Amino acid sequence: MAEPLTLFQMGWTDHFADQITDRDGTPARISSVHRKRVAGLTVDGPVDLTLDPGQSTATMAVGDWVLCNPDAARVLHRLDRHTTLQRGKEFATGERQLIAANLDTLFITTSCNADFNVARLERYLALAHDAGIAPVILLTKSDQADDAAAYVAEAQALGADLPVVALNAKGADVAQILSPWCAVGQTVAMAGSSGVGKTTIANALTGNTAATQGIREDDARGRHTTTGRSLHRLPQGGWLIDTPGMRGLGVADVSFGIDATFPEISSLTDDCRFRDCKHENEPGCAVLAAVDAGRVTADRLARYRKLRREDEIATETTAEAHARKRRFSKTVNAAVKGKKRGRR
Ligand SMILES: Nc1nc2c(ncn2[C@@H]2O[C@H](COP(=O)(O)OP(=O)(O)OP(=O)(O)O)[C@@H](O)[C@H]2O)c(=O)[nH]1
Ligand SMILES: [Zn+2]
Repeated sequence: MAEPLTLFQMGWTDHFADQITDRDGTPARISSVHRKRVAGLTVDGPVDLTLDPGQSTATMAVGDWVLCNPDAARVLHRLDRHTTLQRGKEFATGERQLIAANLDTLFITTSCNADFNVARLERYLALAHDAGIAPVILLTKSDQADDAAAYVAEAQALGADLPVVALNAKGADVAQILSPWCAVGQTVAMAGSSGVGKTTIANALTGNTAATQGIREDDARGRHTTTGRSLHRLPQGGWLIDTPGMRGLGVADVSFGIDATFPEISSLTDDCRFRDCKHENEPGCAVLAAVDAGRVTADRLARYRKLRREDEIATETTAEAHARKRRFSKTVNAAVKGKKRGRR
């Protein structure tokens, strides 16, 4: 068995310590989530845990911290998250789906080729900002590009403080290049389209090829499962969360993150004449004035509007889905009551 880890090495911080002052239980970090149970890591080693009857494992995410009773193999309490990464929404229920918990860094991955798409990067940035996770842009396949610097410049334009890294994912120096974000106790995850090199980088970081093989096998059948480990210890001391849910993240309810991604626009909207200004053709629009003055680019404004619209539609649908559910249960309740009354 691997050597025991301290809580600090597992990513424990004051944020979690402050929550356990008057609670019993052994801290465990969730390493995988299954249909009926979760697996976790404690200072004494791995544990398999079940939840209280009636509690769904869907409320748990890889990376979560819980207090558990290892002897009873039971989760007692989930600690408040430092960050939460969620998928936009489930079509059927309108609910947001948990992807991962307590991430410090999101490696937003694209390539120095046709995959590079500023609007997609902004969408991932909005998600990361909304969740409070620090984004880092990884530009792979720099070895195959004529002018990798041009891609770096375009990505860097998305934020002065935004780390942008161009690299060859197959190079020997990947772990070294990404080490600033993979130090002891740090938790990272990767997002990006298919084929951009996420698996290649994950293998370089974990130092083996087994880490992602479970997912690879499922890929062959075009299906992903949540079985297998999803929290990988990195040789440098950090953790990589690798869940199938990382693909295809939609935006919903992330208006804060969108504003954070487009600061040069969101900082102006309070000055628009109309509170609900869409910055399209309204009189007294401060954003359009800034475009005219050359302080905001028309492209950025167009993408900001598109993302806002997408977010609003998805957010509305979430609320509507809840309303629909409420109406549905009212109808059912009324029907049940009606029946009971009929029986009397
Ligand atoms: N030359 C070069 N090839 C790369 C680079 N990054 C990825 N590749 C290659 O591109 C292909 C796809 O890489 P993967 O790591 O499987 O991409 P992925 O993002 O995990 O793709 P999915 O699993 O479909 O999401 C593989 O053949 C890699 O060897 C790079 O930086 N340089
Ligand atoms: Zn406006």
